[in-house]
Amino acid sequence: MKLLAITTSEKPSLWIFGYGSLVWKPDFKYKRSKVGYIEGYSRRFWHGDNFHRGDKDVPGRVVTLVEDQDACTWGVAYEVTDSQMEESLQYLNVREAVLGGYVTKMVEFTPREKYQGSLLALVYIATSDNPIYLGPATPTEIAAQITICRGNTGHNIEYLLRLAEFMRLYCPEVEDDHLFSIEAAALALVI
Ligand SMILES: N[C@@H](CCC(=O)N[C@@H](CS)C(=O)NCC(=O)O)C(=O)O
Repeated sequence: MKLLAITTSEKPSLWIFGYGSLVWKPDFKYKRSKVGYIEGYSRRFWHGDNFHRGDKDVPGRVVTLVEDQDACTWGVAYEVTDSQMEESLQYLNVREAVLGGYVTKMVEFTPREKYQGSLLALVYIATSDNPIYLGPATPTEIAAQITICRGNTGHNIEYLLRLAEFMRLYCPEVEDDHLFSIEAAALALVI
């Protein structure tokens, strides 16, 4: 069987999609980034965090993705090439998988500039079978938990406010009732 060798001038690269702390703090080197979305998932503050924004006694709440065929989640896709690929994957494996309980999946990412075409991206998702998965709660309950938690990386409320700030700045046209209702409830508790 003849194998068609497809050679391009493009170097091998990998796209990594962030939708939580990765949108405001990737902390790995990348070639370029694009704001856009993935379809079929909602972003929810349903995952526990006993390292970065909480501890073993009082876990914080961070975001994960839950399947929802009618939804889409906005974030940032980062392109890593050459040595950046190994470096970013090694770093994220510790930050996301080992310390965060996330697993990886490939999803289709659509840039805001749709003419650029969609692309496959790696995403870190925490599933409900994860031991520190917390699951659904009301915005008030989630906010109350977030306002009292802090971990090795900082206060849980910083995580919430920076994600809300990213969405306002970079995706002002996007409605995210879950995120902004939790933000409003948390601010009402601390101000
Ligand atoms: N996988 C999501 C969520 C990532 C996330 O928030 N992970 C936590 C690990 S539990 C983290 O990196 N936290 C760092 C921080 O809170 O600054 C993303 O793509 O942004």
